[in-house]
Amino acid sequence: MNGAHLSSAAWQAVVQGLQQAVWLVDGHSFQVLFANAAAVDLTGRRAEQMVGRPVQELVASPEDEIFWSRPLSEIAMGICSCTEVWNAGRNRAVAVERRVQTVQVAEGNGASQSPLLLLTMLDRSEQEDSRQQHELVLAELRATLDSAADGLLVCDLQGAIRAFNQRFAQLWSLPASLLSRRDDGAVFAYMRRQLADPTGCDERMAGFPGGPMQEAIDVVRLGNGVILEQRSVPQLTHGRLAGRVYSFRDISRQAEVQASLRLAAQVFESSLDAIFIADEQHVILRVNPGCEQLLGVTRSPLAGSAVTALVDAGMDEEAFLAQVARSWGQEGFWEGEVTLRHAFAAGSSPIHLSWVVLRDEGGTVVQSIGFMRDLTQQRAAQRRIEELAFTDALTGLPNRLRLHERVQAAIDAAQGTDDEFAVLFLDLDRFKIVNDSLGHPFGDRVLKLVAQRLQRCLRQSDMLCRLGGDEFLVHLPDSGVQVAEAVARRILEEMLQPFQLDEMHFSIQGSIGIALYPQDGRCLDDLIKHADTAMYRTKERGRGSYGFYQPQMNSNLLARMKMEHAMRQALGQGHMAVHYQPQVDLVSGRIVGAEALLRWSDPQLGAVSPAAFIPLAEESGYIVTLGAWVMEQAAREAAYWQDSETPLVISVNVSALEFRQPGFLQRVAGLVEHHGLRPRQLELELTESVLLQDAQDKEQMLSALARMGVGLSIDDFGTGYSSLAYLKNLPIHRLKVDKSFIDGLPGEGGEAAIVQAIIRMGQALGLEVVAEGVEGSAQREALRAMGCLFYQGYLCAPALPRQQLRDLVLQRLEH
Ligand SMILES: Nc1nc2c(ncn2[C@@H]2O[C@@H]3COP(=O)(O)O[C@H]4[C@@H](O)[C@H](n5cnc6c(=O)[nH]c(N)nc65)O[C@@H]4COP(=O)(O)O[C@H]3[C@H]2O)c(=O)[nH]1
Repeated sequence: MNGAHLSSAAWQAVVQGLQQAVWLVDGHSFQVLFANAAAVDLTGRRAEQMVGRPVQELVASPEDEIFWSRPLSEIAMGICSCTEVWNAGRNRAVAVERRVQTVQVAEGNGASQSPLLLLTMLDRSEQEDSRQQHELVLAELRATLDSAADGLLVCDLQGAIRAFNQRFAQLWSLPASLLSRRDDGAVFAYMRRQLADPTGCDERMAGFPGGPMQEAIDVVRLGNGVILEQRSVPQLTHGRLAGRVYSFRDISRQAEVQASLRLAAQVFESSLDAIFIADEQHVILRVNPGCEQLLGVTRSPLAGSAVTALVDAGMDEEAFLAQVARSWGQEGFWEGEVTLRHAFAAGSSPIHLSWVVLRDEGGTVVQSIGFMRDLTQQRAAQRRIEELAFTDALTGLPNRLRLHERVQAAIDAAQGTDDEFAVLFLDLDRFKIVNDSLGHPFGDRVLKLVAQRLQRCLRQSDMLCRLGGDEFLVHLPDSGVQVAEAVARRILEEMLQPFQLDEMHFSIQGSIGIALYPQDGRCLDDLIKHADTAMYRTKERGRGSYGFYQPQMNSNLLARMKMEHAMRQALGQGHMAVHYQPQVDLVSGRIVGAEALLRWSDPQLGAVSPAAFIPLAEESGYIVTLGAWVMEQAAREAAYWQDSETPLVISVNVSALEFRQPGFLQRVAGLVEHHGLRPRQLELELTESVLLQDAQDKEQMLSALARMGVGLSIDDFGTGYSSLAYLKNLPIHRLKVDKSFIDGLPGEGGEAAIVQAIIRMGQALGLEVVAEGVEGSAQREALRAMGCLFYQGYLCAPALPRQQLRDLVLQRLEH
């Protein structure tokens, strides 16, 4: 059926039945000519309220106002546009889709009066509402994502980024430039650069171990120190895999906490301190292995016992806990010394307990931790340190400090009584030579032996102490002159017994000075000083004896000091000279050599004997200077004699200390060269103590001297410890028999036998023998009869100034 044939009523019915709102509007006046039922519904106005009214009354927004003010040609373009229409019934604007078209309506005369506009509106409010709803949901979702604590990254199945939230950008520090443009490659490259260890990161990001439907967890460390936990889960849309969601959580703090918890656990388990953890009732919950070790039990019986069942603070339990609570309140911990209860310790071991309280946020005690340290060893070490402070490290004897304590106590106790006591000062004779020639380690061993021996001479109540070096001090409580004297004698007798160290037998003597309390001093320092003075005095009189302090002794000590001072000045002031004592050939009676002997003539002291000042020079080390000077003079004298008719050999004494000087060999060689000497014209006289020096060094020195060609002789032979076998291996030319043996000649005594033995031994070893200190012709004849070839002594001449020696030699030649 053709629509053109429908009646107007039928058309009206059709238009009225349309769901779309329809208005017919006059194209000139814009008055509404017709509104259908749907238009009535849409606007909430009756048709009569609209018909005859300007269509602009339907307008709900300024844009619509503008729309209807445009030219008709623009309005009626038939464009579909979205706008709103006001619904008076519902009192709200309703979203609509609007279209305006011109329609040509053929009137009865067939000509149109004015253009008609067909305005149609389709209610879109439902769609609009749902769109707005949708947008709202999306915005909420976005906000939710952005406010999530985790960083989220959504990728599709190909790995392309679909979305990420702000937290993600923040965690990875994505720069603004990457947020504003879509460049997945740049984002992933940037993320890669943030990693502390980028190796394998691509696989970790892309790979889904166990398949794409699996969840994966990984820990990612960034270069800035942040640690992220990365989880990735499959993203399903309508049940189908659409991509993957990565979430990143900052676990730096958590990792830190975990690390410190692990550390704490490790400390707890491995700490050497014994640690317990107790609850708020002081009942033990846990103990560490250190605690088990300290208490000697395993954990099980300890857990559940009270702390006070473990330790004893030396006070009533309640009082102790009250004190602990007070301390916790003020400082958060209690510390002090406790002992372990008997159940846990054999003795009462001292323990240092440091007990720390743990409170909750409200300040209530929840637990406590106790740290216990065994003080037994520390106490022992303390005792040991105190002991060492009072002990001589070498000999283990009490030292001066301990002696001081003891003597002070004796002095305090003696106040107002007649109590007396004695102090003995013992100094070993010539110990310096032992040290110089055999070395300090040997000397130390000798001192230990001496200490043991001295100790044997004393009572339990006496105290022997070492002051240092070779000086010992004895305190004899309740002793006067007799006891002191008896002890001194006993010591000296005991010291006469030979000592043995390694293979060596030797004797060491000592000199003892005695001071008595109270007459010789009322404090230890005075007593020591005076005993020391007495000892020096004794030494001067002859070694190996003892003597009591006498007040005038102090002046003697002063005299010694004066002498040492004068000796050091004498060389520079020209008060020293070298004299020469002739050595005579027993067969021909000719002078064949001379011994250089030092002479000191002091303007104040007069002629000082070498026997007095040489030991002083040896003790002070000044002998090195003196000896060098004498050797220089002797070398010059030897040079003089070597070109004369009677080329005398000049011998010179060398002390142990001189011999040990570095450069000694070079000095001798230098002198020989400087004076153009035939080396054999110079002879070095060494005492047996020089030969006792450190074996290897000494033998090398002697060989070097022998190779150089200078003569070597042993002085004072017989007084020392040299053995025959020992001499055989040394490059020695001469032995000088000590005067003490020659004094016994002629005669039948032991001395004569010794001299004879020495002469025979010398002959057997191919050594020349020189007898020293020959004063009489009977001695000379006895020596001649024994086969001795040379002598030296007052019988020929004492040591003479060089000119006198020259005169004497000349004189002898002439006869
Ligand atoms: N009663 C008596 N004595 C005699 C007789 N013949 C020689 N004498 C003395 O005996 C000592 C021999 O010297 P010594 O054994 O090397 O003993 C020397 C020597 O060990 C040391 N001495 C002297 N000058 C030096 C020196 O320049 N350097 C070194 N290192 N020591 C020296 O001093 C010690 C003593 O020297 P002096 O007093 O000069 O004493 C000398 C000498 O004057 C005699 O017939 N009867």
